Amino acid sequence: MDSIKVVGGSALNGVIPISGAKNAALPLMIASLLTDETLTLSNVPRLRDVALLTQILQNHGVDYSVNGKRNGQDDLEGQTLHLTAREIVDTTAPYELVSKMRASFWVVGPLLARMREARVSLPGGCAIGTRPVDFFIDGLKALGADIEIEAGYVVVKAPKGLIGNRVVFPKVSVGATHTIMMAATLAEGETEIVNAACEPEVVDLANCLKAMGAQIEGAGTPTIRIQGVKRLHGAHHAVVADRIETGTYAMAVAMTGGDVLLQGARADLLESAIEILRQTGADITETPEGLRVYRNGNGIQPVDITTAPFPGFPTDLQAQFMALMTRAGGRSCITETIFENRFMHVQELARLGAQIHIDGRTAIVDGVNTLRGAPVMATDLRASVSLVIAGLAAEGETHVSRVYHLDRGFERLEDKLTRCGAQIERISG
Ligand SMILES: CC(=O)N[C@H]1[C@@H](OP(=O)(O)OP(=O)(O)OC[C@H]2O[C@@H](n3ccc(=O)[nH]c3=O)[C@H](O)[C@@H]2O)O[C@H](CO)[C@@H](O)[C@@H]1O
Ligand SMILES: C=C(OP(=O)(O)O)C(=O)O
Repeated sequence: MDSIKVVGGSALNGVIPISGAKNAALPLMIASLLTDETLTLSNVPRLRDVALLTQILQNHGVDYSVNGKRNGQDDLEGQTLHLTAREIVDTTAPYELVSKMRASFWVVGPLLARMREARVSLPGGCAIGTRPVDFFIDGLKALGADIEIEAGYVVVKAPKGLIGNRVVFPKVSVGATHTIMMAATLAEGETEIVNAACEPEVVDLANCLKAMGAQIEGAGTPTIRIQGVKRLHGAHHAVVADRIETGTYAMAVAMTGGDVLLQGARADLLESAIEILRQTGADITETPEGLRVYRNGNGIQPVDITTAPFPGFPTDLQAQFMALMTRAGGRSCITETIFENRFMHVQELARLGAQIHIDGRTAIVDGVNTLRGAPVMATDLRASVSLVIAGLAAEGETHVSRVYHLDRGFERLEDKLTRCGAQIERISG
């Protein structure tokens, strides 16, 4: 298992290219199941989750090719995938594959809509909470599907096809919104999704589906209306910039000090986190090339945050923000409202000398002057990068083990940070 060694103390200066968003690329790839024509996706990040989803799609019969790297192309430029589901050869998504990545469960929507049946294993993914799938089941039932749970599989059938309906989610769910929106594109009549997720990745998926011939209104608002069509066709779509990667590097600069251009980053996808970072003392400006993040010798101000669905502060940046607050000049309170078990980084940050205690859904962080390097273990995707951020500001060496979590969602993290002066290296083994 690979680990990452970080020697703290260097400020970050330079340019970091921002990749396409993992959380947009995954549902976009799944959308290829909705048509027998080719869906071409550019700006796709090279990540373990993308590779795994490719395997899952191939198992359903999706032909897949990827454009090679061209002369003069930067190693960090995204790849272009061509996905063609001319014929769906298997409507089962097996446990061995789906258990490794939660988003792969979302194939249930397109498979059901196109093939009128699917058998999909209950999902896995980051162990950050119980993560049930009741909203998916109730939503697909509302569209007329029969659903049974058999031996760990969700078995869905709609022999006469799906029929549009009103789907009201009790709570905002990104994955359930993606899934019902995809399923409804091929249903008969109109579907209205109420209390839909407004995340930029939902808007990106809707834009791609529209380019494929779907009729969708309201993506990015809590009410989405989809008028079903008989068939969808091929399209070309570029994956939106990764707002979580953007926020992560912005927090790294806020932590170490320095001056970095996050190339291709979009401020409009991340306003709440940018506002909070400014309150901590970081200087963030929009430029035509992306976002410039700057912090000189000023200290880090403590700021309280509460995670919330978009446009609130993203739960996927909570761990990274906590790392930043460990060095703040005072106390901050970090409240997690989306997932009940998303504080696993706390005990690892404590190994570096952080002072944090948990009170229910709130972590109370008392900033310290010095963090000291230590061996730490990555417990999930965003927790792992929070340890890297802390390591960048710690005295001495930090070894982060189990970085396979990190590889799920951060494209060439060591390269990007090394280019800006960080002392960080991957140790294979
Ligand atoms: C691949 C991807 O895009 N993952 C993101 C997606 O995950 P994901 O789509 O899995 O997260 P959801 O938005 O569905 O989860 C939000 C909340 O709803 C609950 N819930 C969800 C579905 C359901 O059927 N029943 C239920 O109770 C969840 O347990 C959680 O408490 O959105 C999360 C919230 O922004 C992010 O942290 C993840 O990075
Ligand atoms: C929690 C995440 O991913 P997943 O939903 O795939 O577990 C994430 O991207 O932070």
